[in-house]
Amino acid sequence: MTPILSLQNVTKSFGALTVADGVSFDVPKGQALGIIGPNGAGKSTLFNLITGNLSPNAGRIEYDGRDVTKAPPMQRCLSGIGRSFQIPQPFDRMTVFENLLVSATHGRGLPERAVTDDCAEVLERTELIEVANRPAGGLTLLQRKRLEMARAMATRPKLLLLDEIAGGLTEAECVALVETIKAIHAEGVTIIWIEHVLHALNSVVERLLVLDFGKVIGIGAPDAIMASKEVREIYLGIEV
Ligand SMILES: Nc1ncnc2c1ncn2[C@@H]1O[C@H](COP(=O)(O)OP(=O)(O)OP(=O)(O)O)[C@@H](O)[C@H]1O
Repeated sequence: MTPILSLQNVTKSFGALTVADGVSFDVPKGQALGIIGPNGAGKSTLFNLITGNLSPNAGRIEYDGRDVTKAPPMQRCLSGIGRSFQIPQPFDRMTVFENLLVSATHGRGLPERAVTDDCAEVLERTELIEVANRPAGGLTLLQRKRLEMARAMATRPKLLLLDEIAGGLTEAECVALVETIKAIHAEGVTIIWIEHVLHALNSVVERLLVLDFGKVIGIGAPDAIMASKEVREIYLGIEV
């Protein structure tokens, strides 16, 4: 089966600093892949390359069987690549619902009336329906994280990229958020999730990819990856 995403020898440098160094991997449709690695390893850069916010210096990116290496971010979003950002930046003065409408209309290229029902449904699925009419600026951290995910879901992604969505949450909040991510995954959405909260990540993903200095140093089943000496050394000081 054609993978939904395929990176082939993708390389990206900022001056002398190479942050993606010949990165190659495939993601089968419907799979959840976790990406781990130390701060500065190039994880968010990888997302920017997949979404088209950055262009690689070399290599090829295929999405849904097509070469998208040079496709602009908007085109990739319209074709089903959705993402959340590490630091949620909703429109604070708009309501939660209005925030979703902005994502849905821009991310799908549709008028408001065509996305209203869908947005309400996304709010249900992300457990934000009760705060739908509140300004986003007044949300708790968990709700802001949920809104970040909901904004990505409002674009109706086939491939959802989550960037450190669990960071800063209490254990109970983290468990609640993981349940929502599991439900999205169970519906068949392919997920790539960058996360430092490993127990949350490993409770969802089928495969883990380890990035270090822009290089893929391991990819495989979470148990096997976490048992690797090299990975444990890289993660020294981080709870495994
Ligand atoms: N636009 C840019 N210009 C120059 N350097 C950049 C740029 N974006 C990222 N970098 C550098 O590239 C490296 C990788 O950054 P990136 O944000 O991808 O790492 P990360 O693995 O996501 O880290 P973290 O876990 O802290 O979020 C860092 O050294 C960063 O300073």
